[in-house]
Amino acid sequence: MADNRTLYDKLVDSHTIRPLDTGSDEVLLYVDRTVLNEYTSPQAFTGLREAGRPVFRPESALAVIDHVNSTRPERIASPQAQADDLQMSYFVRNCRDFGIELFDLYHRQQGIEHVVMPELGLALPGLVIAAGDSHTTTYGAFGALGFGIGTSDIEHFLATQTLVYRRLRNMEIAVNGDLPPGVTAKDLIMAVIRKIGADGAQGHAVEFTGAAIRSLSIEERMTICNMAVECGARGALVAPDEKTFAYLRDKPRAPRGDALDAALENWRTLRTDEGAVFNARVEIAAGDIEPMVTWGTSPDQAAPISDIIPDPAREASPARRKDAERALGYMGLSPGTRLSDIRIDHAFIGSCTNARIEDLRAAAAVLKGRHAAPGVSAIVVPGSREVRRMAEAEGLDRIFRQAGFEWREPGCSMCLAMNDDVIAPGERCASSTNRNFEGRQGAGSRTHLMSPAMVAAAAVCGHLCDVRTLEPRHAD
Ligand SMILES: CC(C)[C@H](C(=O)O)[C@@H](O)C(=O)O
Ligand code: SF4
Repeated sequence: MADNRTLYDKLVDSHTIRPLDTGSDEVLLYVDRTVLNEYTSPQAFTGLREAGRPVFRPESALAVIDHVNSTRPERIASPQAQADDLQMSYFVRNCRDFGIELFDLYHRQQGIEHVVMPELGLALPGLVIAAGDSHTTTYGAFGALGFGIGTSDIEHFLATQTLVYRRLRNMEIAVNGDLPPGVTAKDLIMAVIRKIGADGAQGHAVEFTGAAIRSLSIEERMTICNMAVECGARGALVAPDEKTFAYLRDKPRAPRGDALDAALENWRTLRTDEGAVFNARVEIAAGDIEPMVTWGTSPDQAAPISDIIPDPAREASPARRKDAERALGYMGLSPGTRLSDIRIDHAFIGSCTNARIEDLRAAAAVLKGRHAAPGVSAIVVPGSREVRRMAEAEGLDRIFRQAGFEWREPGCSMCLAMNDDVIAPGERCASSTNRNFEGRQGAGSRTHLMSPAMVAAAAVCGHLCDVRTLEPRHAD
């Protein structure tokens, strides 16, 4: 095999059972692992039932309830909540009948799938992980190829451990230099998406390289790979390094002892070879990035917080102009308004992009000794029970509560409003999530995406604001 391959090529090559004769660069791909949720799995299980097929390797799947469940502590305390819900109870039955391990509503490790997998050590360098959720790209932070699949592919995987897979083109996104103080991984990926557009990486697997990426923590890398799907990437990778290996060392289901030594030998080969050619390449200077917020209804309709809302009339492309006009109409905003003058009704800290312990620490650091502005309703939904416990052990829950935030149980929650955390029409939310489509947080809801620290700052100010301009607090 050629020795000038990209990391992506190595992952696909090592999992290719054989090329397929379909004339479109497809292969039969071996898939190591999946994670299932109650929302996208039902038809796959129904298909298996109808065909009388078992799951080929039940131990390669983990099932987690996350999308539809309430995050109100009292709902979780109710023993009937799960049994009374059709989606959750069908999921419980499927997992029992097909022998798949389930973290149900009451499980001590329950959480958002993309938070739970890494914290267990199930997202490992070199694996291919396909799952019925687009943010499966998160696992690229470990040098695993993660991507979302539709429900018939879930069924195919469960029955055969394989998928028909079309090879992507390779794109390198090199982020050089250092992020300025107060600028986060979320700002970095939002700046990338703004630069290349919501379809800028379509048809590509992206590899993030450069000094700024190497200096990110593993959780920060997850934020970047998670959100890369919002610029169309069907795979997002960071080559594993010593930080990756250190992160995995104490994870409950990661390899240990001799198995770890053998794994490490392989993991160290997982990098793009010198001389490998990318089909596309983008360069970004980390030093130029500011805290970012979205003003529209697509993740690329974003700008640095110090900016104003752009005038669609100055947009050269007619299609983009129309999109921007429509977005501003939906968002109830006018060109020329300073982003920092946009008032909010809600603040939401949560989601698989930004509800890990480092995210909660960053938000709590802003909120300590402060309070949400009058009229702002604010909630924190930790990414998992594990994150929730860690946060409580550090006293973060107290900081959030004292700041007027509700402290919830884990789930997707207001990220997509499939439970009872729904924003009313016309109301506006500062949100640490990844999607701002029309109606994403409830019919008529208006979403502004930003980092958890920026959500905290917006909650305090009552309007979008630059977290760096808040008075520093005395350490105590
Ligand atoms: C529900 C699921 C299909 C969806 C996804 O694939 O990403 C959801 O998680 C989302 O974030 O929109
Ligand atoms: S937290 Fe949001 S983005 Fe992540 S899986 Fe749930 S709904 Fe999708």
